[in-house]
Amino acid sequence: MDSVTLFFTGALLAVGIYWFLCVLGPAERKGKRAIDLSGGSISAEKVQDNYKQYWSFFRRPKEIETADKVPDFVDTFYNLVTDIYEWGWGQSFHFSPHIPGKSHKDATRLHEEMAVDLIQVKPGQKILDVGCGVGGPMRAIASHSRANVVGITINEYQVNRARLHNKKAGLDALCEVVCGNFLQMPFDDNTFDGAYSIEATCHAPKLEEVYAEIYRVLKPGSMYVSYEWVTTEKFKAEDDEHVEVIQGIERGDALPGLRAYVDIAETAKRVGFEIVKEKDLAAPPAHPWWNRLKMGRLAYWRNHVVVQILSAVGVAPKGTVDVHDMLFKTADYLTRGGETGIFSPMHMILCRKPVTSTPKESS
Ligand SMILES: C=C(CC[C@@H](C)[C@H]1CC[C@H]2C3=CC[C@H]4[C@H](C)[C@@H](O)CC[C@]4(C)[C@H]3CC[C@]12C)C(C)C
Ligand SMILES: C[S@@+](CC[C@H](N)C(=O)[O-])C[C@H]1O[C@@H](n2cnc3c(N)ncnc32)[C@H](O)[C@@H]1O
Repeated sequence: MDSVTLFFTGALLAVGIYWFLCVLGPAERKGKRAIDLSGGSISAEKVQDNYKQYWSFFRRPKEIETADKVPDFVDTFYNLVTDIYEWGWGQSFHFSPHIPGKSHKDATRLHEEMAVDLIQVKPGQKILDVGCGVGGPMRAIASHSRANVVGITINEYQVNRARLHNKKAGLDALCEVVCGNFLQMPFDDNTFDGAYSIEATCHAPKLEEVYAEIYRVLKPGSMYVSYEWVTTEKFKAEDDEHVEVIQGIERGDALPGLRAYVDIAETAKRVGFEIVKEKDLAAPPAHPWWNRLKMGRLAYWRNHVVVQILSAVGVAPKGTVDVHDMLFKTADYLTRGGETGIFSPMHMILCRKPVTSTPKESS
């Protein structure tokens, strides 16, 4: 090859790599930059070990069922995935039904605003975001309702990210973030005028425990809405493919065990709530929530190459490739869960704490 051909081949290759890594952009343009991917509060050299530790929980399923170990296991998971989620998805860590003609961003915001509209809060009232992530929903809800939102998350890294985003958005006067366990919240009884949880209580080892805590901190007469992850009536425990998909979702999303949709209202009633409304927001005529995951496949494959390069040159911590690979596979299980209709991430339940009554005895 003469030097001119060599020069042009090299230049073409360089432009190709630049286009692939930089111009094509992340799956979600507003996310974090790839070069900033970290292991959350875990130091770079410990990311790989923590990933192995995370997987080892699934080799000992009994431990996942041990309630007191679950918050630590969930905390490790969010140290590993938070940056990748922000980079490739955005600041709201949940799904929403596809809305024809609307962007993912708008569909996400509308799904969040629906939650606060359902609990009917007034400007200036104080509401609780149970499992707030880095605060995407909290900011949308505070802007829409002008209520004061207090978010709680088990993951300290997320607390710092959420506070940073709140400040940047000029919403830090309305949004507060607390690091803590939603199974034992650091709030007095009867504190909040409303509460919501978006795809977060699925991490609780026993749903009853988190619902009882939410019930305790709500003022009598106020409302709570939750978007729950559930198996639907289409799930058949004797179908091997169904079981494979559900276990794939549990492993890739730090879940101690997915619940059946029928258990949600039963649990809410058991802790003392009145059920105002219950609806699977994923059911037709809603458009598929998993469209976004499916459409992103090419970008995720590209992300995988980016992560491999960054990890090889020491910019991203070792172990990031494993975590990304796990998420890549999880996206496929989630899509299959949606397509078969055996899984919903948005089984909505709207409850009220009665004006006069005491919590029911837990069984
Ligand atoms: C409610 C929960 C999280 C739900 C979703 C926000 C996340 C579930 C699976 C995640 C992702 C899968 C594939 C990733 C992709 C390979 C990567 O390149 C970019 C990020 C992903 C798209 C990532 C983004 C967040 C999810 C969609 C659970 C945990 C209860
Ligand atoms: C999938 S994220 C959803 C975050 C947020 N609701 C959103 O939609 O962007 C689940 C959240 O629940 C939080 N979480 C899980 N278990 C928790 C626990 N025991 N106590 C407090 N937060 C918890 C996680 O830290 C994370 O912030």
